Amino acid sequence: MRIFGLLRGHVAEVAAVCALLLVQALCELSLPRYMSDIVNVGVVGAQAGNAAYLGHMALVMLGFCVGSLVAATLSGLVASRVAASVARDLRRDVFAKVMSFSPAEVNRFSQSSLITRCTNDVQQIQNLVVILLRMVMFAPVMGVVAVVQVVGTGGGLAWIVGAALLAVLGVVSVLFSLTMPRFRVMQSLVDRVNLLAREMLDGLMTIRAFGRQDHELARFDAASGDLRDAQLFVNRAMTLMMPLMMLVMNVATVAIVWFGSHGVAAGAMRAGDMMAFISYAMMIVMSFLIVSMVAVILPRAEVSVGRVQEVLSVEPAVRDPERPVAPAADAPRGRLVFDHVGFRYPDAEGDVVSDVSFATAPGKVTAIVGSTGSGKSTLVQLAPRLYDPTSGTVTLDGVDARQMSLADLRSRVGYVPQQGFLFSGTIRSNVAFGAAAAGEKDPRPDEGLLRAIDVAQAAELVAEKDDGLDAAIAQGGTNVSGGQRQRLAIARALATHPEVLVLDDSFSALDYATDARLRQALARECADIAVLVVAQRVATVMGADQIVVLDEGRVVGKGTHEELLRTCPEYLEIAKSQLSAAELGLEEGE
Ligand SMILES: Nc1ncnc2c1ncn2[C@@H]1O[C@H](COP(=O)(O)OP(=O)(O)OP(=O)(O)O)[C@@H](O)[C@H]1O
Repeated sequence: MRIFGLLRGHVAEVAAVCALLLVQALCELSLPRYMSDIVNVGVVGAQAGNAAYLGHMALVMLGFCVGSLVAATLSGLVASRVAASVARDLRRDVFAKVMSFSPAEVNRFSQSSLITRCTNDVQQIQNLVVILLRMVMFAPVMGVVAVVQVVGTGGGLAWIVGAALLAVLGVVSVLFSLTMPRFRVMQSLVDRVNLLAREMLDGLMTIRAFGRQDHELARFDAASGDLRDAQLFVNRAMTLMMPLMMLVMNVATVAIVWFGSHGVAAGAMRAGDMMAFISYAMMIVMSFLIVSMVAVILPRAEVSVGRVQEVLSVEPAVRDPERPVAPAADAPRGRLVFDHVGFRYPDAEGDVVSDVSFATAPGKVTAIVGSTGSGKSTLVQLAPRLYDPTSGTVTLDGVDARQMSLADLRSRVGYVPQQGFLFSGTIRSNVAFGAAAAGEKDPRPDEGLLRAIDVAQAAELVAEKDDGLDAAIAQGGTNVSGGQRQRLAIARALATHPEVLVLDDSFSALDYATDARLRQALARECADIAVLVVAQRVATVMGADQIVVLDEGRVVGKGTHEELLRTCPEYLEIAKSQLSAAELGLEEGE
């Protein structure tokens, strides 16, 4: 069972729990024997009414009770510690793994399922580790010793214990055959509730804007209701368990007293032995119950272990090479070359990008334009290796990107995604985010950050905040505008001093004037950086040194704005749809 594998790093603690449980079991198993002696000797035997004898026996029994209590408490503490450490390690491993996933791998599980696996499933495993350590080890010890005692004092009553065990087995089998199928679906129902909750929180504004609250609430209610039904069914079935078990035990006790009293009357058994027999019989039934319950619960936790291990066993498609290669010290910097690059999303039917070739150069701006869905974002995501090309190569400064260590590559390529994302914290923590990862040790760190913010045209935003760089940013950057978010995301990339700055439609929320100022500042301040910019607006790319026109993933034109207006009908069409003939410098009707 995979769950035992999780305990591999905790051998010493597990051994300590076993030793403590053994002490607890032996203490508890001694009590019925003393009880029997008290009845046989101190109540009806030679020492009847002897206070000294009874006091001595009571003290001994108290000693065993305290011993059992201490051992049980300590074993509980150690078991909980082990379970909590196992859970923490699993959460860390899952999280670290997910950090290495490409978007395709995240989508394979869905974000909400990854969250459930990292939290709820790990919690299930933690609970089970405690049960496993405390019950599973305790029950067999108690059961075996009790059986030995029962056989010793039996007097022909052992068959009652056998019958009680069969009854326990019957109850456990029926209850679990009813509930197991529900256990299995329960985790996927938790996934679904999380998925809907996440989707609704993300789309709250859209839901409100379209007045779809009732519809969404009904959808959530349905998923939540399915989970409630599954949980209720399981819990109802489980609440039957204890009363049924008590019934089995009480019937067994009555049967022992009934048949045992005949033995006592006939002188074949002493009253105290019968009492001890009842206690041992109950211990056997209890330990059998625990073992059979755990045997059935274990597969349930295995479902959670399986779900967690499914994440851990994914081999990310984009990973560090075994022997990373760094560009030569004298190699040209900022030369990102796409050489006959093709890309197909996993499980997609066709290529999104095919046979694309172009190169960037330091101090030059390369722009990618094309109609929506033509593959522009996909193409530039290949630069920082968010995906790897399925054909052709992407090289940076003469080295295949796949040969470079991811940290090195990503410190050289500053990538600003379409949706500039900000983390909860401050403007400073957000802008310094990438620089900190690159191990930047600027003696005057604020100056570097302020310069990046200035180039990104976000200086005004910092100036108008009372706290300046320390102004708070809410989770997801929801307390700044879309355009401010984009500018801070650009500043974050600039603060790492990249060789190549990839801007994926990062000007889309900026007004024309800010867009123009930002482009001028980039050209002025970043003379050694190669800029690769995806843009929808022709006005944004008109001044680029090279424009690559994409149509359905293929390059249909390459050149400057003027060249493309003459040679590339697709570019001309896009340009005409956005700018007047006069703005394009074309004759009317051209
Ligand atoms: N994760 C994905 N899995 C499968 N297909 C995808 C994925 N992401 C994008 N696509 C598909 O790839 C194609 C290109 O998408 P991409 O986002 O690169 O286009 P784009 O030119 O940047 O579009 P836009 O200008 O609208 O942002 C689209 O047809 C899209 O449906």
